[in-house]
Amino acid sequence: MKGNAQLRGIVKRHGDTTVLHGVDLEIGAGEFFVLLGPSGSGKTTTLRILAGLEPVSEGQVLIDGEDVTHAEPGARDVAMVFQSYALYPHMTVAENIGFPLRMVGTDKATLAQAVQDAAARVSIGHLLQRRPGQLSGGQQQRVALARAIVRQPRLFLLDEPLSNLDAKLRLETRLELKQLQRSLGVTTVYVTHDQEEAMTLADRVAVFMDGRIVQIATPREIFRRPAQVAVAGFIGTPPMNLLPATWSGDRVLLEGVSHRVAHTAPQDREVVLGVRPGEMRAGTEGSPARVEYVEELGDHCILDLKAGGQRIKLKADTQAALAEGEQTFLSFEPGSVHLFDRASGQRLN
Ligand SMILES: Nc1ncnc2c1ncn2[C@@H]1O[C@H](COP(=O)(O)OP(=O)(O)OP(=O)(O)O)[C@@H](O)[C@H]1O
Repeated sequence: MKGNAQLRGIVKRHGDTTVLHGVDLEIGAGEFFVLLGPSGSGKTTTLRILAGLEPVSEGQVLIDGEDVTHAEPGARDVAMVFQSYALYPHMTVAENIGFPLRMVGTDKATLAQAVQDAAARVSIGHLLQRRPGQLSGGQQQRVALARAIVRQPRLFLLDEPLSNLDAKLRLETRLELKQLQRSLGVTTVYVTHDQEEAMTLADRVAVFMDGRIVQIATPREIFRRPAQVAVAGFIGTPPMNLLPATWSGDRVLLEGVSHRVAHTAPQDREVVLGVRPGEMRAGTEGSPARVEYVEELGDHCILDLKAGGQRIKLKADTQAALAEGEQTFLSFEPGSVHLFDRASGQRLN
């Protein structure tokens, strides 16, 4: 199966600023691979390097074992879809989709058939004679997808392709995109800063922070065992509570109150204690806290609490909800905690 991609020691500099500090990645054939991270962390630069739109300062790019580091975009057999769909306004939808095939001199009958097939796959077969200006944003986005898949590239590269769609359409298109990728079996590299999009689409995710990859894992693993405090703070809605604490023996001291944890510290240690809002319990034991705000979200609610100097979020059933201003005590299961080194941010348990 074709479509394996490798980045080896990629460094990218713009003058004095280094924006990628040695990125290593191997993406398997047929995989849906997501580059996730905050704005400016280097995701787009990495994608453009794969596409051949951006030269590297150091390192190697390989596609199916072949060194393409210095190959032109056209010679890499990859297709890219941008956030702005970049359609040609004077061409019909059919001409837009067929453009990559026309460029390589595909005969008319083959081209017409390929355009039909690609359009049908993204449900725009009825729009072929329109021009981009006569389409909705969602339809334009589908034309861009059809244009990318029409020549069955080795790699399908997408840069925030759903970000211009409204929330409802984004959810629908997300699911269709996953189905499309499965049915085509094409290796897909997808850039987003939206963790929910990453979690639902990806086979594996690479989390970028400040021009480095800090974790590569399945969405489940990234959620369950974030490798770094920065990853923990980026994943989950709302993200994990991250609280300075002291870890000593099988206990953590949080705001003067001791809680049991499932792991024993080799020595006393200053840590960041991570507990997901869904794992926090309000009851009669634990750290005293006061409910500051209640956010109603229909089937559940988020309580915003203050425990000493700490702000803590707790996800609760609507029925069990406490009222604003009420006092309570916070606890958590010993096995539900994440422990990170205070200085380095590295996971300890
Ligand atoms: N031509 C350039 N000259 C200088 N710095 C640049 C240039 N292009 C990008 N950068 C910087 O490189 C860093 C990484 O940018 P990149 O677009 O890859 O990030 P990103 O994670 O994709 O962010 P976003 O989600 O905002 O697109 C940013 O700090 C950006 O300002």
